[in-house]
Amino acid sequence: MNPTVLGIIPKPSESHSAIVVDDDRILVVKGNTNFDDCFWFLEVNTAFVREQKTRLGTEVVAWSKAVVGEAKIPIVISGPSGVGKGTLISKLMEEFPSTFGFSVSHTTRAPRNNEQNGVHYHFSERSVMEKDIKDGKFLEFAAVHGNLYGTSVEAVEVVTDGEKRCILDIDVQGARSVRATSLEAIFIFICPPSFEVLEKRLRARGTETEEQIQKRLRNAKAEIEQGNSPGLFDHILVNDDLKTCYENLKKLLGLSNGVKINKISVPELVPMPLEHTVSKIDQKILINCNDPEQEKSDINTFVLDLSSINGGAPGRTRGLNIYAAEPSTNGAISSEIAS
Ligand SMILES: Nc1ncnc2c1ncn2[C@@H]1O[C@H](COP(=O)(O)OP(=O)(O)OP(=O)(O)O)[C@@H](O)[C@H]1O
Ligand SMILES: Nc1nc2c(ncn2[C@@H]2O[C@H](COP(=O)(O)O)[C@@H](O)[C@H]2O)c(=O)[nH]1
Repeated sequence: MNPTVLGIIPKPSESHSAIVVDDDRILVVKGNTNFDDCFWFLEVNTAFVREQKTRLGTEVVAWSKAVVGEAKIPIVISGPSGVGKGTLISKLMEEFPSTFGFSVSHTTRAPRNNEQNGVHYHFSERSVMEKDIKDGKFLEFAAVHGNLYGTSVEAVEVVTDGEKRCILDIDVQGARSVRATSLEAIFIFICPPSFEVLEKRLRARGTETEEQIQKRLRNAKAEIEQGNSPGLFDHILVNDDLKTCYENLKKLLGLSNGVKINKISVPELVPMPLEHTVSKIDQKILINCNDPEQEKSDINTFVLDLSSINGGAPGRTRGLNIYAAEPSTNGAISSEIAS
């Protein structure tokens, strides 16, 4: 029986090599491909794969792209409709454009006048979204105010790939689901100063019909109750005066003194040659490049250090370390690699 294949499938390459890393995963190295897309894991027995086998009742394998470096911890912002989550997030993104990136959710609700597909949301057909959920492409999803909303794994990963800190604007059910995943995040609940103020803001925004406003206000009561219950959120902020709330948000994110998180650049590397061989010493994979072009340079062997990898399907495998191995005078690879 063919297994169900989950995760983002790598684009085909002209050549590839593969090596069994351990009982859980196989490393696939794509030839003639840039380093940022050439290392992939096919997971065959990780916790995620075992969980999905039980869920689907079939054999399962899952792809996970391997990337260099660690992810910055995402921020989950929740709160009732109209409390000002979007307003606060826009201010953060405007003041710190190179620090934060927004997780663009999928939704089945219709776009508002000022909303662009792919920017504010990925506006989706329900049947398409339901299929993607079934295929394990979503980190979380929930039925909110009569529509389906969800955060795809990819929405978070593309922000993190860009070395930015991902911000998720999701409802309380979504926050609870993310808490239950392996994704480490900071959870912030935005509370209105009163129910009356919330209603006023929602009406003043003018984006919903009266019926929709009533539905959102009914749901807000339960959300405020759950948001204030212990254990789910790390921080609760009251959004009364916008300026004060924004300053408090920056303070808890360690940004109040204008301190910005610096981008860490990933070293530029040459593409993986078409022809190469892979071998394994403990948690280190040696990649020997048989490319004549490559041989002209001093660097002919790369070491892929897997000792700090983390994450994995349905998202990226992070914490990969790549460096060049210097050959000794007799052509052997330094014994340091084996240590
Ligand atoms: N502190 C504040 N004082 C007064 N008005 C505010 C404040 N914060 C936000 N607003 C206004 O309230 C309205 C709702 O804000 P916003 O759209 O950011 O809410 P939201 O929590 O993102 O809502 P939703 O969950 O429905 O997307 C907007 O018109 C916004 O300008
Ligand atoms: N669980 C999730 N909730 C989400 C997501 N994206 C947005 N939301 C929440 O939906 C409501 C309504 O949003 P609106 O844009 O229609 O006003 C709001 O509370 C958002 O936080 C998601 O991906 N997952």
